[in-house]
Amino acid sequence: DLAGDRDALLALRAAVGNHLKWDQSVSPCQGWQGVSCSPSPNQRVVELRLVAKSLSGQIPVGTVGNLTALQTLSLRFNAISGPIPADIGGCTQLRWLYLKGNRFEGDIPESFFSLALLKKTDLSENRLTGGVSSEFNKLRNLATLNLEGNNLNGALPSGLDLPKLTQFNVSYNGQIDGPVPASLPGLPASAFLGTALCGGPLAACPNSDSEAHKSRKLTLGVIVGIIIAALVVLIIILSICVLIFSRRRRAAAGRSTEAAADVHEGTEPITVTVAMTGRDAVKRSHSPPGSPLIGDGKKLVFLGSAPERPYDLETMLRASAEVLGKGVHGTTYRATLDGGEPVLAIKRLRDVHLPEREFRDRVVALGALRHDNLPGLRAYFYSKEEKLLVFDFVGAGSLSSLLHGSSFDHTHLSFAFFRPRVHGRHV
Ligand SMILES: Nc1ncnc2c1ncn2[C@@H]1O[C@H](COP(=O)(O)OP(=O)(O)OP(=O)(O)O)[C@@H](O)[C@H]1O
Repeated sequence: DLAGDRDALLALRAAVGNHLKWDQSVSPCQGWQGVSCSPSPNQRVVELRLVAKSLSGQIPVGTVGNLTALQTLSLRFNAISGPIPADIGGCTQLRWLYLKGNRFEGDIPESFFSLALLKKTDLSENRLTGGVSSEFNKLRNLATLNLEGNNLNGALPSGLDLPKLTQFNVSYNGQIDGPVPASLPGLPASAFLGTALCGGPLAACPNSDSEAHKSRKLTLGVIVGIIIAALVVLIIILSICVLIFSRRRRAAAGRSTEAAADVHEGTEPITVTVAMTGRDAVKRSHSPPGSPLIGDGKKLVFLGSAPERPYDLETMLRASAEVLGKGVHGTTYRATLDGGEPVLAIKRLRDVHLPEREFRDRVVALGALRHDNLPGLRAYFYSKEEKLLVFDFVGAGSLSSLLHGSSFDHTHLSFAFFRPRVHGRHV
């Protein structure tokens, strides 16, 4: 009632405008500056206009908020600070609210959005903060909304929907950004000046979303490309490795087959020779000190029956030896055992890296070969470091001596005939 309005006004005056000359001996409706009332008999304060009256300080709750019949509140161009009173929603009849040009700060209070009859609101030129809430949509009668010159921030609600809105201004709120909502058509650019807004009457928004998306896509594309390229390179490398490996295996298998076939046909046993010939001295004097040849626990292995006059590794190492010739795969020595017999041709293989079982199989296969032109393979020695093949010595001289002028008798002929066919490749 009016008494309540009176108390509210006096409380407001006490807070922000003690200098106001309001005669308390009369009703507020009887000449209080800026106060207007509804007609009798149910008089109420319906208007409070204190424009540029040097009001300062904060408006407490229980003052303006208690003017429940107030339809117009205009406090423009004062120096009122602090928040808009949280109970402003109590002014349920409020239609015109003008607070421009003060120092109101903080967020627009929640109760403000219950002022369903509001038609014009001017909160400009204050220090209000916070976002422009979509709660404004509750103010269905709002035709004017001036928020310019505050510290509002964030994007405008895209679904801002105020059917009666004709005037809207959020300019000079530097932190308001994003697009001008499509729901606010036909507004001039001046409504949005001094903000970070775009689109609508302002410059078009950079298509940041799609650009970011594009660059994300590009990055993703580059990554996928790199992965595919790496896979292709890997596959190529693997294929090359497999190709090389299988070629080597095929070549090795081919050489074995070819050699076996050649031997059987009495021609050059290339692979067998390759695998089984070569390497340096047998004689102790030729062996470096600590040679694995000596005392490594390995034994000479005889192919077939043991010789009439048995010999072992020790005997062989004691034998007098001379180099017969050096081949690609090692060196062959003539070794005469103690007592002058037997005379052996010993090949010390070089760079033969076969497991013992395979080595033995090959030697056994080689030893099983029978041909007039093949010297008999009698024994072998295998250790990790040393591999020896022990042949019968064929005392026919060498092809070299034949070629370079030695006598040409039947013995030489047979040996000469043998050498080129077995080792012809090197000859
Ligand atoms: N059983 C043998 N009896 C007599 N002399 C031999 C015997 N075996 C090899 N020689 C002589 O030793 C020389 C060298 O033989 P070796 O087998 O090391 O030659 P190579 O076939 O050229 O060797 P490689 O196959 O390692 O290239 C031969 O040219 C030959 O004069």
